Amino acid sequence: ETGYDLWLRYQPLDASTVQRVAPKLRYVVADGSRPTIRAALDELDRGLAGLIGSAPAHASAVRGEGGVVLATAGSPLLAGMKLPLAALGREGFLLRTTTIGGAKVTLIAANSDTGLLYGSFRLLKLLQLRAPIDALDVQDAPKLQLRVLDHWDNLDRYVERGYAGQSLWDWQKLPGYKDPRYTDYARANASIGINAVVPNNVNANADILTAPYLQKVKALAEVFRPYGIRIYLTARFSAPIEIGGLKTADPLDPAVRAWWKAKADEIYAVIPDFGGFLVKANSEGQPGPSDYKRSHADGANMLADALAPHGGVVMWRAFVYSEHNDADRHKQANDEFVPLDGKFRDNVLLQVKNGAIDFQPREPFHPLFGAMPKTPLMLEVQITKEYLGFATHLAYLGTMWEEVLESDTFRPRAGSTVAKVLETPVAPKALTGMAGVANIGTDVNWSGSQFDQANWYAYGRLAWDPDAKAEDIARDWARLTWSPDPAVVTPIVAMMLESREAVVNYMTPLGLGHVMATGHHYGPGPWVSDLARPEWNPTYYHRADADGIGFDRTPTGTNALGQYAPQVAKRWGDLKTVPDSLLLWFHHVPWDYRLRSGETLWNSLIAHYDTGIATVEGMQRRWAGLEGKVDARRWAEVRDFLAIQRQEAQWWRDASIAYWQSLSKRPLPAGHLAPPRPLSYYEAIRTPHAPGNGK
Ligand SMILES: CO[C@H]1[C@H](O)[C@@H](O)[C@H](O)O[C@@H]1C(=O)O
Repeated sequence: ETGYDLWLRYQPLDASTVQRVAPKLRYVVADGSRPTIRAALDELDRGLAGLIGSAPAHASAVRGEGGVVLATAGSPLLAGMKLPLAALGREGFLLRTTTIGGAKVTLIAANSDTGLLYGSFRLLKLLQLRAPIDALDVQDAPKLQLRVLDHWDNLDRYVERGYAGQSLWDWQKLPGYKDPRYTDYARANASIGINAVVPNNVNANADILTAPYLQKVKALAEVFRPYGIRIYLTARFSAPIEIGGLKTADPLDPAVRAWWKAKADEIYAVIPDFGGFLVKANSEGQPGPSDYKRSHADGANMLADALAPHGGVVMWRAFVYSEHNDADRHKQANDEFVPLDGKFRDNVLLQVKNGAIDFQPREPFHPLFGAMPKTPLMLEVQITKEYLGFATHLAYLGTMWEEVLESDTFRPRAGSTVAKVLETPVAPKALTGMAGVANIGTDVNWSGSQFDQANWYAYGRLAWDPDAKAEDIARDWARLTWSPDPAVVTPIVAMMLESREAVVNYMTPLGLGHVMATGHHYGPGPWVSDLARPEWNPTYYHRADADGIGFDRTPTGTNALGQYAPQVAKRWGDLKTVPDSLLLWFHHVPWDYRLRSGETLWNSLIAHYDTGIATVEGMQRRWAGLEGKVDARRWAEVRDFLAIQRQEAQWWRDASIAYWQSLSKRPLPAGHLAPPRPLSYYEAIRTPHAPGNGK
């Protein structure tokens, strides 16, 4: 077992389960001449062969008991049946035990072939979970329209912030060779409802938009299409100059506008169902409309106008910050975008990270959510763990994303959680969506570690249903991926649920953020770095000195809090009500400040680091108890990674404490055993074994 099959392992069911389900899965009625239905049939064949030991027969009509029937609205197979298909939308499905032509069958019905594919994956999942299938009545539909996986893959196959090998996309062999792995990738995505893929980096290379590359992209689109997945590309804003020979990329220049229109026409001639563009502009050195003193709306709308005749969309990222702005970096996105609310074309979505800084182990939700009622906002989360220990540290992100999705923006009213903001279209036909930055590469296990597969899985599940529960998702994943045995599932789910808080505790307790070493962001580095830009220095974020620690974002400081709804600003702005977990994010307090528990900040800080390590040790113990209960190869890999994590949690604690202590001059609380090595040691070693994945 290498983990290649992800959660689609289709391991043989036990004999009594096979006896129970096999008679209901003898044959499939479906029109296999349609590519997406063909994909569904292939999956049912593969899945049932694995689960019950034999692939079903293929039939064109119901012929007695034991059929699985795939039918879209209007099919004669559904004649006379009253089905609530209208409520399912384009991609939803219904999975129901019913009678057709006098025979009891399992019906999968939908308004589109993609819905049938999703329903087929659901049936296979229920079988994998050993759920009863004799009285099925499932109805499901995604709550968001665009469920996107963003790859930060460069064309030379280097993956920015990727910890799972090289990019999957072998541009050199495309379009001639379509690696079968692309199909497995599409299957995995479809099984969790992902319907959009951006294969290339937001730090973009304009070459992807040239004719030879479009042929390669077309080849990928052909693999993805049957799986209900559309391809999008990042658009480098300066492409008209770089590959178009123009002198400017000014979005209001007629020649530039004509160039993008022609480019869009060219793309659609090659890829008729092309999805559109994703753009990072005027951020971290990327070109953009501000280069020409134009607004983000001017830039986004120009591209939107080029795509609109073809039905394409623009996903314009709100992750902007520049060295020319002295404001708190926390405030920059709202400062730039809120005034533009209502100024974007209908086919533009604004893609907003979960927090205002950058994918930290814990951040408060981004203040843009709820602040732009006329603009479709997508949530962007980072599946790859740039700031949470790359692929070696076990951190299940489902709980982190759930925390953000459940946050109440109070806009327009109490109960308007981030999930609700995402799910509620800003106008009747407005777009909705979510994006995740992929953690996938050429590693045999796809994600660099067994447990990071869970983050890909959880992302898909939450993009389908932002109100889903992280614990339910973890349980499903553990059962599908490891074993249905509760003696395995219970400890694995427990590990997953405690894992993210462990990382917060040993890296960024009490609302600290961005104290990772600069560049690669792997290990600790709260001290001054050599990077020129202030906001690339961890000291910018923690503001620790002899007197205290934390970033004052209240009205006495930068008042970033003023960008939230008054209810949120009040709660987080008041030391009496701000949760400890966000204390130092919003407040600068003295080292001897008393938390509500009565403990001093200093002592509590130390305790959080210790708790983080203790949790990792607990995870090691739980894992040790699973030896022999899961396959040996994957078990050993996880054991070794946990050992690395344990060691590095201590490294984080000791380096952090050494640095804070050099400022606070406070003694370690009684009972804290190992005193850290001196700060100079940690500064000198930096990050000894982090891959070179900096800027
Ligand atoms: C793609 O660039 C990334 C950059 O590597 C990363 O450190 C930061 O998280 O965010 C940037 C972004 O989201 O654009």
